[in-house]
Amino acid sequence: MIEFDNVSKSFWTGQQRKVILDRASFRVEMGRSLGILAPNGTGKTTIMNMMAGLEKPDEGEVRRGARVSFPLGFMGGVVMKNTATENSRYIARLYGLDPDYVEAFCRYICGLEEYFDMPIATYSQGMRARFSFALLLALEFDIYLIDEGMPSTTDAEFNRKAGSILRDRLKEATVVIVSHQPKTLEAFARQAAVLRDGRLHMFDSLDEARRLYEYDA
Ligand SMILES: Nc1ncnc2c1ncn2[C@@H]1O[C@H](COP(=O)(O)OP(=O)(O)OP(=O)(O)O)[C@@H](O)[C@H]1O
Repeated sequence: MIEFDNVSKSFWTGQQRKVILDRASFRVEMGRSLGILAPNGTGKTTIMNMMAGLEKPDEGEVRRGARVSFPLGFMGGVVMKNTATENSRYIARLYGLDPDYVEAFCRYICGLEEYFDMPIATYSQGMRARFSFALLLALEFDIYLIDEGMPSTTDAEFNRKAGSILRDRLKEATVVIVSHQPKTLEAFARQAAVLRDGRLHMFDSLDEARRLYEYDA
């Protein structure tokens, strides 16, 4: 599970205080995938980063009782001057996994051909998204954090391969997915929430959350 206990987070922009969460408490239970609806710019990425432990709350506590992934698309753990081969093998070791397996898995999923042995810095945005997604799938997590659905790659072959592995994985894992569009959450959410005025309003179904979200809009 992931538990937010009285969590507050805000940013000072130089002119105003931008409140993301104001003493928010909620839990993500194992087996109950959560979809969070929030308009753009209201704090979806910040909440994901706090779930992953990449950002700290100003006050309160975030507790994790499971293996929580980094947010899908996060590139912070990747060294840009190194190749995908080097990065995948290094990250495999950090997670205590077989480097040969993680490298072979990523190589197959990414379809980057000779670029797999070139520095990540030479990749396009789409190629980076493919590599980051492949890494996420190569590692084993109990809870997967997904920002705005599947990464936007135009590579149909990649989407087919990665999508089918992700769907299989998600049958067993729990997902937290954030989006400004209710439709993106449909395939995953067993419960849903709306981020509004620094609070996360939890609902048992996406339909209920959608009603509040669309009423607000
Ligand atoms: N380090 C920071 N310093 C100041 N303001 C920040 C910082 N990080 C985020 N913000 C602001 O906090 C708000 C929420 O940011 P966040 O990226 O979490 O939103 P989001 O809902 O994921 O946005 P989007 O949907 O556009 O990606 C934005 O107004 C953003 O400018």
